[in-house]
Parts: sequence; C-alpha cells; structure tokens
Amino acid sequence: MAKGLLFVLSGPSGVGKGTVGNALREKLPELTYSVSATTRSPRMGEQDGVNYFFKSREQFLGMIERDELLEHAEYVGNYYGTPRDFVDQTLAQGKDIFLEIEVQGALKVKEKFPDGIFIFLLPPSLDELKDRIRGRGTETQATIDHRMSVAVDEMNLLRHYDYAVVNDEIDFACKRIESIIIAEHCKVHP
Ligand SMILES: Nc1ncnc2c1ncn2[C@@H]1O[C@H](COP(=O)(O)OP(=O)(O)OP(=O)(O)O)[C@@H](O)[C@H]1O
Ligand SMILES: Nc1nc2c(ncn2[C@@H]2O[C@H](COP(=O)(O)O)[C@@H](O)[C@H]2O)c(=O)[nH]1
Repeated sequence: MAKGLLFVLSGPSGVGKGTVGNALREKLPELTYSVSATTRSPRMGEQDGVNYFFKSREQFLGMIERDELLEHAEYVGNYYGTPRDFVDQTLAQGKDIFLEIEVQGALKVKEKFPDGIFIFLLPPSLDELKDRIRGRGTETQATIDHRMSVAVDEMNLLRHYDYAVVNDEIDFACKRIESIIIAEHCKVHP
C-alpha cells in the first residue's frame, strides 16, 4: 500500500493556522490531523485530546525521555510536541497527515521526513498579525509582545518551506492549501 503524505503548516502565532486548519477540516474530512501535546494551559473552550493533549511539565519531559515525540520545541515558555506513533500509524495506513506546528519543530520534522510538504502561512502585514493576536483575546500584552518578536525570526526561515500562502482571506487561503494538497497527489513520484 502507498504511504500517505505528510503536510506541515507553520506560521507565526495569530496568522490563522487554526482558523484555516478548521476550514480545511470541513472541506477535506479525509485528511488526518495530528493532535499535539503541550504544557500550555487550556484556553477557554479548548478540550484535552481534541485541541491538544494538555500535560504537566513532568509528563511532557517523560514523553521526551520515552522517545514518544516525533519533534518537540519550547515556544514562548511552554513545550509543544507531536506524538510520534499517531503520525507513523496514519502514514502506514496510506493516509495523509497534517501537522500544525511552529518553525523549530517543523525543521526537525523536515530532517526526519525530507519528502514532507512544508507550507508557511503568512500574514498580509505585521500590523494585521498583531491585530489578529490581540483580537483573539487569549494572550496578555507581554505574551503578545513575545509572540510578535518570535514571529519576525520565524518568517526569516520561510526559505526552508516548499510553499508560502498568504492568509489574507480565510476561504482563499484554504483554497490555496487545498490546491497544494491536490497538486502533491498528482506529482509523479520516483
Ligand atoms: N484571514 C483572516 N482574516 C481575519 N482574521 C483572521 C483570518 N484568519 C484568522 N483570523 C483571526 O485571527 C485570530 C488568530 O487566528 P488563529 O487562532 O487561527 O491563529 P493561529 O495561527 O492558529 O495562532 P496560534 O499559533 O497562536 O495558535 C483569530 O481571532 C481568527 O479569527
Ligand atoms: N513544534 C511544535 N509546535 C507546535 C505544536 N503544536 C502547536 N505548535 C505551535 O505552537 C505555537 C503556539 O501555539 P498556541 O496554541 O499556544 O497558540 C503555534 O505556532 C503552534 O502552531 C507541536 O506539536 N510542535
């Protein structure tokens, strides 16, 4: 059986990865989405096992020690990581998997999956990015400032990605990503 394809979506905090990812879920229900582990506290409405697997620092360090994570990174004071088995099992079943992760983690995944497809979501501008993080109402001013300073470093790593998609409008961004997925399936693989 042919293996599935691995897609990674990265981009600065607040650019709209979750929003576009949710729109994509509706359009492409056959795509499997990885649920990450994190030490960050749940936001209002977030559910354990749905949005994230919420872990204590000790639990997360245990996952690292047991080599249960495909990649992990520390981002703005918290750990985030991708459970390895779920990714491996999904691909082995011939299904595509979609990871929504930050840049340090994405580069680690690229080392392990050089054939993965790496997509970077860009904001129309830095001012718009700041408005989106602020508008979401989930972060303190200090965290917004920290996430914005990381955003500039993250965007400097765009060259490591295969595709750049501007999230100007949710439906357009979603359509572009859907087109990338379709095109990757039409590729002639050796
Ligand atoms: N194209 C868009 N136009 C206007 N607002 C948008 C657009 N896409 C997303 N947003 C809004 O921007 C805010 C941030 O979006 P979202 O939470 O999806 O970002 P994210 O990249 O997943 O952030 P994080 O990495 O911090 O989890 C949300 O309030 C969302 O409604
Ligand atoms: N390296 C990883 N980054 C991840 C993972 N899951 C999510 N993320 C990214 O972290 C930041 C912050 O997320 P937030 O939910 O606190 O706003 C964002 O860029 C996510 O994409 C992961 O497993 N590994």
